[in-house]
Amino acid sequence: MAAPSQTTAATTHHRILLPANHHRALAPSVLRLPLRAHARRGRLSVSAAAAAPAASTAAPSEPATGAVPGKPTVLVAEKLGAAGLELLREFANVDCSYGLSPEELRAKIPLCDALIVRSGTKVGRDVFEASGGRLRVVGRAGVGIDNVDLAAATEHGCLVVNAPTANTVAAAEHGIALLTAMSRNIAQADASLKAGKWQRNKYVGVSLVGKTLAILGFGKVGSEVARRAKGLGMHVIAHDPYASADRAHAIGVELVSMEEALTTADFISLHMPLTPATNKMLNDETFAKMKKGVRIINVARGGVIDEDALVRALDSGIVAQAALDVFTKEPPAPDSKLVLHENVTVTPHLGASTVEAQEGVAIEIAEAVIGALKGELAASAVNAPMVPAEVLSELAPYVVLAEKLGRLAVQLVAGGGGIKSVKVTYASARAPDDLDTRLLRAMITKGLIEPISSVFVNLVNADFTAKQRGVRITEERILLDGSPETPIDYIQVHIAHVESKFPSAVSESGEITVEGKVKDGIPHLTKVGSFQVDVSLEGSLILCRQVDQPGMIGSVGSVLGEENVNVSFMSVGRIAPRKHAVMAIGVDEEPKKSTLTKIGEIPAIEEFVFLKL
Ligand SMILES: NC(=O)C1=CN([C@@H]2O[C@H](COP(=O)(O)OP(=O)(O)OC[C@H]3O[C@@H](n4cnc5c(N)ncnc54)[C@H](O)[C@@H]3O)[C@@H](O)[C@H]2O)C=CC1
Ligand SMILES: O=C(O)C(=O)COP(=O)(O)O
Repeated sequence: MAAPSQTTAATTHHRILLPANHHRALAPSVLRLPLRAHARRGRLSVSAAAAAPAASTAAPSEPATGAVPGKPTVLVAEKLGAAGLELLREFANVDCSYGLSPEELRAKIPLCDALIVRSGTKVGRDVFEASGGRLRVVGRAGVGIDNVDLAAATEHGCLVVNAPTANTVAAAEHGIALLTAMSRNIAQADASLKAGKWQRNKYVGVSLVGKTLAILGFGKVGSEVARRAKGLGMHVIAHDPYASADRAHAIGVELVSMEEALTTADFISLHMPLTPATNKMLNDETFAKMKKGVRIINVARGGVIDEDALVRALDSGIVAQAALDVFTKEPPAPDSKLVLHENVTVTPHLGASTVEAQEGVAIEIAEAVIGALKGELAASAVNAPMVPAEVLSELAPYVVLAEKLGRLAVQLVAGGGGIKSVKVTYASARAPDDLDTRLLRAMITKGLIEPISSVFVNLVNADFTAKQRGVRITEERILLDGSPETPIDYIQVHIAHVESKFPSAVSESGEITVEGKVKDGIPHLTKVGSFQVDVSLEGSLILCRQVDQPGMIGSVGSVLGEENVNVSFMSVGRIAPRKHAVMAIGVDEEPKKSTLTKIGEIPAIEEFVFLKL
């Protein structure tokens, strides 16, 4: 007779809501998922009101006085539009502290659930480490996330969201403003006239019509610049290894190689993100390939240009002029040769700075951060799987099933910690590329790891956490005949090379195996080891293996009844009549240890286990 087994795993509840009715076209439809179980072990739960203010001299600063306990705290570290702040204040305690030093930011961050920044705040690994696990969301009120350490965010289970669309037009308009201002020497002529000079011959410009503009990075901003440049009569080409040629053709732009872009352009406008691959993409070598007298516009990121090489190219005349909104170091040094160069027009990173864009960005980021704090998966998540809303709502019950199967499987392992190899089988009539299983894998990982560790697992860090703990999760598809309308017929979780505290859960292949299905929207356990069962996965579960004989259900039921434990369902699966059977009993309350001992003492019961779902 096996001793009663009981786990003390914390149960995490999650609510699944179907896509919300957002009033804004750009707002993502969402499925609510537990980005983080609330108030988990070791987390600070200090409300902003109780928080000691950091030694901040920053101004302006609105410490969250009058903060409502229990509400999340959002630190807004750079200026954000009023409409966004208003939305945030309806939901959270908002601390607007602009211009914090890195030390001040690290001091404040352990008291914050979310942080909102623009491009001026570096959110490095030190910030995530200082947060002590409380920081759940970083919102980048803009596009470029090169100032946020995404790997560190992911490792800390912190979601990063951005506002990818609201400043596109502003950035494109600024690119065009720089292009036209540069070609007609507007800034230089303005300064000259204000200095009392009248230099009509010095400031003869160049025309745009008929000139070739090469756009490097044909994404949202790049394509809007292209549209506008076409309106100015320019011949527009673009280089972007990932852009669709059809989309380019639709606006009359030809996609070309980098080589062709560099060698044929009269103007080059940069619109790619700063990544290790694009860092210093324009350098001595690439400048050498350009047409003499080329003009460069950069509203992307300073780092995509080797700035020393640009100064050399300007001095040698390869580059006639440059118009720059962004710099490797912001603000640049006051004696920067590049900024002071007479053929260079500069603005202090103003691409996104229009009234309209800042209001739009503030609303976009406030909605994304609030959604993320509520546990919704936002479409602007930068470091988590982005799954379309229709797929999310269809998979909702399977998401619950996946976590519960993971949770059950791990509680069946004797010892609990030595899991190395997990195989997940999805049986479906859908073609493999028609079924996105990333969410399900993440939820199975959550179910597997949370009961045996102190880490929380969410969609952001699931794969990372599994890898870090040495758990290899492989996925397998079984293609069924039948209607592809149902996304999945059943999911099985197999754990190999472990012993089970309930040996009947080990299938013929030697792995702990649990299988589940969704029936009428409710997740059910349908198989344990080689035994078929059918119980809905709610409350908690007692699994017993017994000699199949009459009266067993009654015996167990009466022990539970005497102890006032409500049985919600029972199911018996047997191999053959009068041999062995596995009984699955769903209970609403957790039975006392003594009750479980009494069940174990029923003579025909050979092994049993209590599992929390
Ligand atoms: N100056 C400012 O205030 C603003 C600057 N930006 C910057 O503009 C850039 C583009 O923004 P969006 O168009 O919204 O982003 P996006 O993601 O829509 O477009 C970026 C494009 O660059 C392409 N790309 C990536 N690697 C490339 C490479 N090696 N060569 C050529 N193309 C490459 C991508 O395929 C993508 O199509 C970002 O760096 C962003 O930070 C955006 C808004 C305001
Ligand atoms: O959105 C972007 O990528 C930008 O560069 C805008 O930056 P900002 O929010 O103005 O600091």
